[in-house]
Amino acid sequence: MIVLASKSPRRKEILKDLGYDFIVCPAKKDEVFDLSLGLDEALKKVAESKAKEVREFFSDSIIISADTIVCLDQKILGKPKSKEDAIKTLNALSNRRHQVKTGVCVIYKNQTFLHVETTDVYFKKLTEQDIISYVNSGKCMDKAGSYGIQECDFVDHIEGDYTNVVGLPKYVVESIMKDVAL
Ligand SMILES: Cc1cn([C@H]2C[C@H](O)[C@@H](COP(=O)(O)OP(=O)(O)OP(=O)(O)O)O2)c(=O)[nH]c1=O
Repeated sequence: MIVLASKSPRRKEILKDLGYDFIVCPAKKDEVFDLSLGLDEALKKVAESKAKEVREFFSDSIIISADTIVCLDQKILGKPKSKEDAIKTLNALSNRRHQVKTGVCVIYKNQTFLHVETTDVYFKKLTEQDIISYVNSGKCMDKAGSYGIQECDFVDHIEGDYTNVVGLPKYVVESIMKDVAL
């Protein structure tokens, strides 16, 4: 059996698109970033801790987990704490390039696979009106960087994988799953 250790509806959709049969069991513990490890290693650890938490309940299953962050000038922009925070973040991203990083973890018995995928995202120049009306829609609140590429018109173009920005890099998951020894 495959278990997706995530509450993200986007991750569920992406995994469904890949054609897998799976159940969903989100991890509940708070995410702790140990930045002394460096960004990518810290992100892997967060993804791994979600998978490990869920493995406690499904020891014979393949567990898939992920964590997504937005990085601007080496600073992590996570989910907004408030509407004001979201407005600040979107102003900072406007007319600039940033990175979206997703750490992916797949655990099966004694095998652990970890990968960080990075996509460069270039934002258009946003007006105050664009930002306020998006933030007022409430859609920004459960998303890293306070935006969802799938639902806003803020992105000029990207370099890299689109599904990575949405929260689960399709081709990375597919390639890891081929390496899992059943
Ligand atoms: C940048 C970006 C992020 N996101 C989402 C993906 C993730 O769901 C979320 C980042 O938060 P995460 O902490 O990675 O994931 P989550 O809390 O939603 O779910 P779980 O920890 O249970 O797996 O931001 C988008 O949907 N679109 C985007 O363009």
